Amino acid sequence: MIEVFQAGHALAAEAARYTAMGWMRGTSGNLSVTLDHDPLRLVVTASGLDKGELSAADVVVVDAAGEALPDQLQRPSAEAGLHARIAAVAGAGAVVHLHMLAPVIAAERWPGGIELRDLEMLKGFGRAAHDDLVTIPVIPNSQDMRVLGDAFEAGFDPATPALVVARHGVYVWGEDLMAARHRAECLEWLLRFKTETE
Ligand SMILES: CSCCC(=O)C(=O)COP(=O)(O)O
Ligand SMILES: [Zn+2]
Repeated sequence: MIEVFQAGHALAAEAARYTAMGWMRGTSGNLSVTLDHDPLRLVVTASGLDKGELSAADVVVVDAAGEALPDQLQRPSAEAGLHARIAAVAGAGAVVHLHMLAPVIAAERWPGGIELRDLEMLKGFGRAAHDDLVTIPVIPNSQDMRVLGDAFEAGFDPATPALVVARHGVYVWGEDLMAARHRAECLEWLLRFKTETE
């Protein structure tokens, strides 16, 4: 399907970019784009691969539970279920999961949520004003995507397009891959600033 191939091409290019930033080290991280919202269908990166070396074929189409549709050639990301939950709840067009260090360090210090305010970069994170109080939710890590999904949904705020999974990494989303990347880049700056100044 051409749409899936195009999504795969875009996901591979984004993953190479994030790898160059040091945010997809080893085989860490995964990315998805939403093909359809009803029924929910995502194109997600395949599991266990070096995300800096993906080709357009290294993607899998999954359903709302993160399960591969029939006849897919690879295994979907182990975290596809959380991507699908975020896409369903937030209406996201793209979700990126990155193993950035700053969010994980911040979650260690502020496990109840990471507060940000009075920072110009908040505008790049999708907020209308720099002086909003923004709380980035933190949830405990789990290997069960339903547990992570339930914890995400319980604390979901439509105005905050990010979630930190403690001792793991961060999820950021947007209407497309570029919007998600811009938000992820700004959030990394904000959390690095916070951990280095407080
Ligand atoms: C060292 S990566 C451990 C698994 C993980 O957290 C991750 O982001 C990559 O998982 P995937 O199944 O998408 O390769
Ligand atoms: Zn991960």
